[in-house]
Amino acid sequence: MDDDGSILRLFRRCLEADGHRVSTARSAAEAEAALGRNVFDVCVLDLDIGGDSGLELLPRLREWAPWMRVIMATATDDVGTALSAIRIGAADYLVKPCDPSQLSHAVAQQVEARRLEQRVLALEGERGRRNEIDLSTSNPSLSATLDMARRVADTDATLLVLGESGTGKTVLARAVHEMSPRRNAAFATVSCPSLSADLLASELFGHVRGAFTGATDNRQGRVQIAEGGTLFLDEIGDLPMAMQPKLLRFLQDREYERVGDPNTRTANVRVIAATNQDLKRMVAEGKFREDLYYRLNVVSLTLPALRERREDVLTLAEQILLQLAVRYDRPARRFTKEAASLLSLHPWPGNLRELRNAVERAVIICESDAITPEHLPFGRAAPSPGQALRAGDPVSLEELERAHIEAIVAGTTSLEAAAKLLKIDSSTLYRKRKAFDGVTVI
Ligand SMILES: Nc1ncnc2c1ncn2[C@@H]1O[C@H](COP(=O)(O)OP(=O)(O)OP(=O)(O)O)[C@@H](O)[C@H]1O
Repeated sequence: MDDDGSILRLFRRCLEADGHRVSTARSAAEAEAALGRNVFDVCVLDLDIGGDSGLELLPRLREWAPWMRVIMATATDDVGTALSAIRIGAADYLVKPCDPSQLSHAVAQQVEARRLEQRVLALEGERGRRNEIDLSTSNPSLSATLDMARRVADTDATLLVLGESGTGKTVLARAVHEMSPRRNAAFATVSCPSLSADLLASELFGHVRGAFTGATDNRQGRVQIAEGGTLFLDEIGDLPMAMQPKLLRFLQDREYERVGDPNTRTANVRVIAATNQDLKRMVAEGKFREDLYYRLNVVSLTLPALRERREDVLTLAEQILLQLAVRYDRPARRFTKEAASLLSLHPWPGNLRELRNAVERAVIICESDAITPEHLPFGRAAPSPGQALRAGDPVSLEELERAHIEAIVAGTTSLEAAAKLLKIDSSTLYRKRKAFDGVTVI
């Protein structure tokens, strides 16, 4: 942003030569219009833009695009002004005239800082993600699914991951992202059941200040956080009907508007959706748009229930045991024959989540190197599954809550039904369950 056309041309040439996409503005009004049209990572802002003062404009820029890093350009080496700019939110300053290498360097630094910020956001969301999760399997059908996942990972094809709750849909979606050329950008999750249609639109696409009560600032949506990366739409079967046309348009054209902002934006994201519901049936029942279903279902990856891949149960249990024993610094290193046989026979209605929880509990309570049936929730000395944990048992409130929630989820057909029964909203239920997995959903 500068009112001097020759400076704008010079800066543009220099930055484009470095591979950046550049827009220029000669006034505050032009800047505001440009910010409405595009998402910018960095702004080089002149101290004096015609009638507008760069210093006065800076707080407004911070409001319009809080994520944007602003480099103040000053004509004099005036430390006081530079300090004022930094105090009100500039990330750096340049003294003009500057040579192209100084400009290149300053912008590259801010682009890198922005990339790191995005990465931190992504990693926060992935905290608890088990890097060490091994996707190998001896099950032929899962093996074929994983082969397909590897083949499509480096394309931008929309993926639909299907499978019962706890079969590892989120883990597979992240693995596809990690195998894709988008791995250095964010993997952003949107949990579809967690919000009303209105709030979901803001969560996905962002909003501008004043768009609705409580919208006190401009907020970037998950689509923007995922720019260059992957957008994961979890529990897509719970996407409110009112949101379905908006998502359809986004999938078709990668175009969207922030809530309260008439400007259309485009995004470069790969979309992966997941559900444990029968979308085809939902289409037949009129609960899910058919056109959206076909848009999402470009490639579908179906994960089998754990009971359908019994050949993997022991290997998985042993891997989880070793990881968690190290993490908790506990002595358990193996399962006795009896415990192994119990693990192999258990029906695992909660799939990998239940397996992980069972092994985690065993690792924590086992005092020796071998886990025996007594350490397993469905072992001899433990209460039978029908009784499970009861109020008054000598366990923590958290353990009781977790057991109760998982039992209710196992006995209901959808998360929504479980949430209704538990008298909490679906978003709380969704976040609690992900927190049990050690995953913080951003
Ligand atoms: N291959 C694996 N090895 C070990 N643990 C796994 C594996 N895959 C998934 N898990 C664990 O199982 C739990 C459930 O995984 P995930 O959240 O991916 O399932 P999901 O199908 O997305 O569940 P939901 O439908 O309830 O959201 C997590 O704790 C995850 O770490």
